[in-house]
Amino acid sequence: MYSTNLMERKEDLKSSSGEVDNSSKDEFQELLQTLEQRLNWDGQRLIKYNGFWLLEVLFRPMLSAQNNFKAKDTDVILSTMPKSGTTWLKALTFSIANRRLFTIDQSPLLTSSPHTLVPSLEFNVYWEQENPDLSNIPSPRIFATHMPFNILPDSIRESDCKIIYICRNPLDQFVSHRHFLLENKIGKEADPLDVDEAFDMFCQGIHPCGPFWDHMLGYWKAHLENPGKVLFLKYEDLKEDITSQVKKIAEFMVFPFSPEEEEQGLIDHITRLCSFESLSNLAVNNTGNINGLVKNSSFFRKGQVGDWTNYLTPAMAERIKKLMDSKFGNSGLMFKI
Ligand SMILES: Nc1ncnc2c1ncn2[C@@H]1O[C@H](COP(=O)(O)OS(=O)(=O)O)[C@@H](OP(=O)(O)O)[C@H]1O
Repeated sequence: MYSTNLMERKEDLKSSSGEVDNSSKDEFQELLQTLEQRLNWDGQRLIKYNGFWLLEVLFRPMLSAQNNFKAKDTDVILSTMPKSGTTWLKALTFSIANRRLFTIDQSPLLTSSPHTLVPSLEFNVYWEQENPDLSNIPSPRIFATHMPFNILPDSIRESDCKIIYICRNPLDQFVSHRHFLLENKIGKEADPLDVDEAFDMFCQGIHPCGPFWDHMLGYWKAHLENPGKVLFLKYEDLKEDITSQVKKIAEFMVFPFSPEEEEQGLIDHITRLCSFESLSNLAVNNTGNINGLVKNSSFFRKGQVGDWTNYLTPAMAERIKKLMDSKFGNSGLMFKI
């Protein structure tokens, strides 16, 4: 039922020009030629589309999702910028949604990566024709995406499906992302940019799914306009009080914990199972890789708030603070530094 082959499209994930349909491939190549492109810090190509820098490897799948994904009213879409708490949110929402199907000691999370259990929206839709199981995923279907709000498939915005967004202090997100890219050596360049140059690009908004401020503000404004549709979470808040955040997520998913479940300690069991310490110690998460590209262990580095202080200077933090002041303005969105 929770097919592991949803994420196993290995060869084609290495290129955004997989063999699917030649006419759409030509259109895609034509579009690509009209768009601004840059190399990311590590040498991966970024494409600028609708104001956002998208990784080339994700760009065609994102367009395919935009065109083909048909959201159901019962779907839950997890949306994030990379390195903002995606893996954690996948584990939590999967556990919340399926808590009546499995006991904690039978949880599929013990033997499957959260990234297998909650697949990427863009890659699934891209491969829908090869993946007839997509419609068989039990309700609520949970998908994850890194897409900015303004390029989500229309059916996500127009249906009654729910969106859960999580973001993170940009300094920690930058540090986490940089480690991930270096660890997996995904880019084509032998020598990735040094931290100062990479940070400078980050502050110009040139990074995967950047600018970070526009990615966050898109979901923040959507949340303010329709809080029943878009839940807006911060990684730091989950770290501070995971129990209340898990309750909030369950209520938002219209699957609140009953008093009996609370009495049985189910929330605690779920938060413990999904904690960094628990997940990172499981064999499925500390060995092997996804698609031959990304080490499973690289999704679990430190899981701490404020790790940026070990890598970035106070002057760098000040630059981000000024950037947030000017970009977030009086929107109500802010991160403590
Ligand atoms: N369960 C749990 N609890 C708390 N923190 C966790 C958890 N799982 C992963 N992490 C930390 O999240 C960072 C990875 O971010 P993402 O999961 O968004 O990465 S990805 O976008 O899916 O590639 C990365 O952060 P850093 O440690 O700061 O690099 C992970 O360690």
